[in-house]
Amino acid sequence: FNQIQQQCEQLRETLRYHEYQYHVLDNPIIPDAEYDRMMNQLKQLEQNYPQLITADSPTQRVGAKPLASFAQVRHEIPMLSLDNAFSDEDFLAFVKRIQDRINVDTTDLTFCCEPKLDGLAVSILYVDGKLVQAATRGDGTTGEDITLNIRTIRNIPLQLLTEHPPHRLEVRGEIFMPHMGFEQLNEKALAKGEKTFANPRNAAAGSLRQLDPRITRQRMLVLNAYGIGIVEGVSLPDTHYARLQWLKSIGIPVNSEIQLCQGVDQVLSFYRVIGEKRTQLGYDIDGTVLKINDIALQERLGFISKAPRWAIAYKFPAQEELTV
Ligand SMILES: Cc1c[n+]2nc(N)[nH]c2nc1OC(C)C
Repeated sequence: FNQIQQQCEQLRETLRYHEYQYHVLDNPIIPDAEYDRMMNQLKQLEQNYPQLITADSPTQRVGAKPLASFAQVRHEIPMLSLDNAFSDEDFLAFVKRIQDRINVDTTDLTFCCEPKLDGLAVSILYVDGKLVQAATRGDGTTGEDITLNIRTIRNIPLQLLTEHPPHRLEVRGEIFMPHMGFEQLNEKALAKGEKTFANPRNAAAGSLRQLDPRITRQRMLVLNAYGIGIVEGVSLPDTHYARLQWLKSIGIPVNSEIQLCQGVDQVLSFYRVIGEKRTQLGYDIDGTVLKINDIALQERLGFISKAPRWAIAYKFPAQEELTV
């Protein structure tokens, strides 16, 4: 019997490793058919020996039945929104406000520059390395418990890939639907005479707010982490960029366009380059998020009532309506 148990554990570890290679490193090292074969093997073993099933087994991604409603979750650390910039001048004024508060030269400022994904912000809590709860941003203080739906998203690990997981780690990020998943969903909806979604963001929101996880599971949703909320039992790197790299190293997907920029000129060129790449990314972005990289500086700058002084979303002009 415990020979079977070892076989299950071995399969789980192998499947988690290949999920990491495929979803986080974008570098699958076995063909999909091989992955599917192992997954089916594990499903078969767990079906024959249900007492061997563990909550974090790669097979346990779909909730049993629909919920009647969503429970509420109170964010221990508020999920704040971002101040916006709509021009280079707005961004330069943002940097000047920073300089006025901490006398530092603009060329010395390092920014972590990220695409601003057009999806839904979520909070995902891992306790001792296991995914235990996920919530929408909601109003920033209270969100909806969408744990069962989040567990169906393939690039979100049910277990962190580290021998020494933090006691508690809250991953914050954006859930979005790539163009391919959006077109596939609307084609199916049209064929079934159901309503179609106006844009990928609405489709992602509708998919995450499904009470039936079996429906969410059929939607092509992707997480890209952009920050950390609660963290206990581990000492983090002292820059934002290094923290994102750490998240990636323990199995959390992070966007591949993120870059460090030194000084305002490099930041503005990042903004332009991403603006040009926008149509080829395969997913919608509505701008960039430009953050002071040094954590100690972030903490010195703090937050204005609703948004941090140390980060700004520099948005693109609204895209002409997508013709679907
Ligand atoms: C609301 C938000 C949204 N986004 N999106 C990215 N890429 N980073 C990011 N950071 C955010 O907030 C932090 C600056 C706290």
